Amino acid sequence: MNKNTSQFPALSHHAHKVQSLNLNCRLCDLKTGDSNTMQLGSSKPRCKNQRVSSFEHVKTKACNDYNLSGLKLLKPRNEKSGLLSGNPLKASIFNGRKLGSKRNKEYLLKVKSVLSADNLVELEGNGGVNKGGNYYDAIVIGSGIGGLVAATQLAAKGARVLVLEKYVIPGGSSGYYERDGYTFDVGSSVMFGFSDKGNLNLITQALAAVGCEMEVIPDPTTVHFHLPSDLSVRVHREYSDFIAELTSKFPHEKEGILSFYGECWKIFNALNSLELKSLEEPIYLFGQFFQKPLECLTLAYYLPQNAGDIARKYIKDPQLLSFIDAECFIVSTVNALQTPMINASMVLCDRHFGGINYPVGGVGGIAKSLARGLGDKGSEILYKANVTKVIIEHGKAVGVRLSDGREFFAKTIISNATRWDTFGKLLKGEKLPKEEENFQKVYVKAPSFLSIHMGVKAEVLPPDTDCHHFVLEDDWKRLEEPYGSIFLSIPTVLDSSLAPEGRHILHIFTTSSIEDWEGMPQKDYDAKKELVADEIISRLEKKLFPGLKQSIVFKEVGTPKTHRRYLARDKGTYGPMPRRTPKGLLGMPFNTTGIDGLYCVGDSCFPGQGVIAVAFSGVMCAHRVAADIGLEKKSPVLDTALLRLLGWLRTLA
Ligand SMILES: NC(=O)c1ccc[n+]([C@@H]2O[C@H](COP(=O)([O-])OP(=O)(O)OC[C@H]3O[C@@H](n4cnc5c(N)ncnc54)[C@H](O)[C@@H]3O)[C@@H](O)[C@H]2O)c1
Ligand SMILES: CC(C)=CCC/C(C)=C/C=C/C(C)=C/C=C/C(C)=C/C=C/C=C(C)/C=C/C=C(C)/C=C/C=C(\C)CCC=C(C)C
Repeated sequence: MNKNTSQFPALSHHAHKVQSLNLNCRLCDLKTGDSNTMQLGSSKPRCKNQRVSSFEHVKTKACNDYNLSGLKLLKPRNEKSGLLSGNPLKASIFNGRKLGSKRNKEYLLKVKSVLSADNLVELEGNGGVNKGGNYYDAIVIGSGIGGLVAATQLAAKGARVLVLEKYVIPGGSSGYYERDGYTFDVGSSVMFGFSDKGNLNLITQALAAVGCEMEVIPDPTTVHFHLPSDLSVRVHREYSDFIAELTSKFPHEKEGILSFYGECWKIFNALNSLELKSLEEPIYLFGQFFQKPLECLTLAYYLPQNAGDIARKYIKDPQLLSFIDAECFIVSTVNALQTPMINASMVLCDRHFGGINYPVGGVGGIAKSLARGLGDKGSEILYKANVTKVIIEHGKAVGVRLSDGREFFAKTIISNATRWDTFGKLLKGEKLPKEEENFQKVYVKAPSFLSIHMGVKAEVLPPDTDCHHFVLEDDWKRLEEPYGSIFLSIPTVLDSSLAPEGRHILHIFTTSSIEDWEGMPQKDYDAKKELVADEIISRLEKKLFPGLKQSIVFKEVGTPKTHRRYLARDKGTYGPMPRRTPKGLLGMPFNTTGIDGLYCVGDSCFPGQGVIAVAFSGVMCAHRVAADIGLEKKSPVLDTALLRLLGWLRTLA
């Protein structure tokens, strides 16, 4: 495919150091909001007094042991819907001021400049090449959010880290690209773990660890479901509003709804009470068991369980169970019976606890901030650095080789490539460790996505349009089928600076397998892209936005091949998916591997797919690596015992 017409364009190749990546927050006063008055049985959001009303400005407090100065929540453009009728750009409210005001324009320009291709931290040449020595404490292969969080956490602990990224900007599937005045998120735009409170706001904490902050816009509705039999459910930010809406559709299941989501809160509260570090590090793990025994036992109890089984304990209505399937499908690309209960609880509660917040200027700003923070801590990131081999000496990973022949060495190597890519490509010729064989028995690659990035005339969207939509029109059986369900994000509903005046961005995606797109001449491939995209757009036109086709002013279609090429993910996969019904999270490997000195991070590690999930994987990985290189406490005897125990537990999955 021609790089310049692809969705992941080759950006400016001019090597520039970032001059200033100032995602600074202008803080304002903390305002605690009205608490949730909904009765949740025994399981309510624990930090009731921390709940904030959705659209107030928030000043974050210091959080855990990070010097977290915080996120700032800005007003969406319309408190009810996020969208204004009339002239949306001029009339929009931004941080209590008119969007068109001079100060705001300057501010938005400043934020946008963060995403400018000219500002890339791009090192080339042979800086840092170091044959034979332990120059770096860690080399991280790939700068997805998993890799960047591992790298920045290590750098914050005092390690010297080198990140090697194949592409020209950081972020992987959480990157961005710019076209014709639009700033598109490569992946989807729903950010969990990006709030100002609790212990699970791992993205906020990761940024804070390297001194970065971002301004965010609270999303009033996580997702608007449009489902068979005209079932329409909005997942409101306020938990009580969501429960009221869902029970109004299923009044006979009110008890069941409260019990299922109540059980999710029990798990979320247990998770949110822990300090999150490596579950492979015994001193920390036993310490947590000692300090929070009930919470740890709760989590241990739910570790092998799936959301669908728990939903079936309380809910009988098949349509409501299908709705829970759709809720889980967003999290795991599989139905509720195959979705680990811990993962489901994390997502189904965080959206009401911390809420979904969109970073001003686009999702790409998160990775750019982390990359800059990494540099500020004295570590490095190198772009256009395609790692083709992990160098093993005497059974230990000691370095990496790039496609251009350069070699880099470090005490530890962390791969943010998927486990399939790491062991199938970067360690080709090495015997596949037993643990990886087991992983591949339990997990397969989830399909990839077909994605359509569009610019449309603003008038085509009704005034009350939400930012995120999930569409499955007629038949629940199509939920998990390729092209069955449609995801749609309209981030300009929250941040109009992402598109030219009078335009909105529509990012549409649907599951698709690479096999559908291989082995055909370029002409047929291009024609097929147009055809499939046209069908998806027609469905949205019929279901949501009459006149959509006529309103399109920009369109680019990416296929699983695009994902494979630009994200370096085998078959363009979205992540791992259980081969059969899994035992919750039990079979999911953590960060250590069967090869001494080699660690994995990202979505083929515990707890799986999702930005917040890979951020947690990064935090865990950094802690385990830090212990192994002497930056954190470690007990070799306990290590051996725990790693054996965990290895054995995984064989039960
Ligand atoms: N919530 C959302 O809406 C959303 C949006 C985007 C992404 N995501 C999630 O992000 C997750 C993926 O994050 P991740 O951190 O695991 O990985 P990633 O795929 O996002 O990033 C991996 C990075 O490694 C680089 N890379 C791979 N192989 C390389 C090699 N050999 N040499 C150099 N660089 C190499 C890639 O170019 C890429 O930048 C997915 O599971 C997805 O769920 C979610
Ligand atoms: C070790 C042992 C054995 C035991 C012990 C016990 C314990 C202590 C345990 C613990 C545990 C823990 C801590 C855990 C944790 C976990 C976590 C954090 C998890 C998380 C998760 C998350 C997730 C999964 C997420 C996901 C997300 C996603 C995927 C998202 C997506 C989105 C999208 C796609 C969007 C949509 C859109 C539209 C609709 C448009």
